[in-house]
This record gives sequence, structure tokens and C-alpha cells, in this order.
Amino acid sequence: MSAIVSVQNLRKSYAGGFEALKSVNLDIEEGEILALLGPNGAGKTTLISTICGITVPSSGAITVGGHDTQTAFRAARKMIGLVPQEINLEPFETVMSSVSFSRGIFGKPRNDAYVMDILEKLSLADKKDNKIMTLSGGMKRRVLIAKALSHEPKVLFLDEPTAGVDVELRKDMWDVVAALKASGVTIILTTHYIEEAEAIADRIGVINKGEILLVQDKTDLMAQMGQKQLRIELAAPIDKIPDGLAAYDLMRSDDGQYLTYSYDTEGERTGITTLLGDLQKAGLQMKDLQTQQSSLEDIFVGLVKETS
Ligand SMILES: Nc1ncnc2c1ncn2[C@@H]1O[C@H](COP(=O)(O)OP(=O)(O)OP(=O)(O)O)[C@@H](O)[C@H]1O
Repeated sequence: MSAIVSVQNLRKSYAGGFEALKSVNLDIEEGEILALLGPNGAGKTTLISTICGITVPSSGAITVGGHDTQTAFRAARKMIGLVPQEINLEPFETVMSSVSFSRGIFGKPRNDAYVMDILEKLSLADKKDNKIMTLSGGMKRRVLIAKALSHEPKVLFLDEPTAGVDVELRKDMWDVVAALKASGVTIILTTHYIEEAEAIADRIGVINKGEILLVQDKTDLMAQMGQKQLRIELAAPIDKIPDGLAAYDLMRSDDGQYLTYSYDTEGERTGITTLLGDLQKAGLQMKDLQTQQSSLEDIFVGLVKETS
């Protein structure tokens, strides 16, 4: 896969000097779903708006499909569909004319068959002649997506697609996103919801205070989540891990009172039974045992805390 969006050394300071993005580097692969996770004010919207050319970068470069967003703005912008956080639709317009109008803005000739195809994908076909004001909140969000897709973009940005949406509708939205990916659209979404990133993303990026802290394959992150730790409190501290326990890759706490063993919860064997036997053989007595599991939430909270 190759990068369809490339962000290099992007900085954005708003008037007044506030630095909302600090040297962001990010490659978005063609065909992937990338979820950008971050707390309020992390810079998610600023990053998206800058890539879409709505916000002017202070420095750095962005290309979309090889087009520089500053020197070849129109070519770059044509490749992008943007679904904003806020619903701002004309209440008296019909679904069909609203979506067709968006297509016209990009200079694309009218194509009812294409627009209908999008409406079908978004389960809006039977609402095509409905006025926007008669739609539910979930339907209005889908109209926003239809509008963003109307000019046949290759990359779709969804800013908080399910903010304030109930669990049922959130799942519907995830299905919509999966269907769009299947049709070949690259998708970048921002979210506060860790379970949303978990459910639909191929890669997860964590952003805080204008910095990307991590971009990683979701399955790799999940593998980390599958790691569980067994913390063994010893009856007496040790200053060295006995040679007979070398195979377990144990971590000794600085005071020598604790040993930590990491194991894969999805593995066939945890190795705990043999470890406990070998501890005894090595003459170590246990005082207490505890297990803990790292979740995506732990990873996220830990990362965000570190940079606070
Ligand atoms: N036009 C602006 N002028 C000055 N500061 C701004 C402007 N827009 C955003 N900011 C600041 O930049 C920071 C990043 O804002 P941004 O909207 O990108 O965050 P976000 O991650 O999208 O947050 P949220 O999850 O709350 O939508 C915030 O501190 C915000 O107050």
C-alpha cells in the first residue's frame, strides 16, 4: 500500500500564538481506515481542517494523491470528502437536491445514477424526496456523508461521526463506514470513543496537545492488550533473578520485592503453572499474586497522561 495522504512537519499556530499542531508527521495509506483518538482540544479537528485546506498551516507540507494542498489546492481538495462535526443542512431542501448540489460545487456534471448509488449505500434511497427537516438525527448524519461523497472523492474525513449518537445508531454508522471502505474509499475518522476505534479502524493514531503520540496497527495494539501480567510479591527481596528462571523473562522491581511475568492471554499456555513450580525449585517463597491486563484504554490514558 502507498500513502494517499502525506503530512510532513506540520505546524499550526492560531492567532495569539497558540500552537495547536506541533510538527505532525503522518502517512495515510490508500484503502485504510485510520482512527485518530484524542481528548478534547488535542488538535484532531485542526489536523483534519488543515489537510482539507480549510485551515492554513503555519509550516510544513501536505500532499493528497500527490497534490500539494497549498500549491495545487483544487486538485488536492477534489480528492477529499469532509464530513464535519456539526450538522448544518438546509431544512427545506430534499435529500436528493442537497446531495446533487454538493456535487455541483465541485464542478462535476449532474449524475443522478451516481447520487442514487450513494444514497442506496447509506440506506437513504427511500428518503431521496424527503425534506431534510423530516429526517432523524442519524439520517441527517448520513446525508452529510452522502454530500461529502457526492464528488467521488478518494479520501473521506469523518470528524466525530458518532458524537452524541446512541449505541444502536453508532453501530449502524460503523457498518456504513465498513461498506465505504469496501468500495475503495480511504477513511480517516476522529473519535473520543475507544471502542469505536477498536471496532472499525485498521490503524489507530493517538493525538494529544498537538502531537501524534502513536500510530499503530490495531491488531498489534490488540496483541498488546492480549498481554497480561502476573505480579508476584516475594516473601523476601532478591537482588538477582535465579538462573533457573531465566526462560521466563521476568522483570524484577528495583527493591527486589516483586517479579513481573508477562504472558499472552490468547496463547495456548500461559506458562504460569510451570513458573510457579520453578519459583519453588529456585527456593523463592511467594507472599501474594496479582494479575493485571493492559487495555487499549490503559494504553491511551497512559500515553495522554505522560504528555500532560
Ligand atoms: N480558530 C481558533 N483560534 C484559536 N484557537 C483555536 C482555534 N481553533 C481551535 N483552537 C484551539 O486549538 C486546540 C485544538 O483544537 P481542535 O478543535 O483541533 O481539537 P480537537 O481535538 O478537535 O477537540 P474536540 O475533540 O474537542 O473537537 C484547542 O485548544 C482549541 O481551543
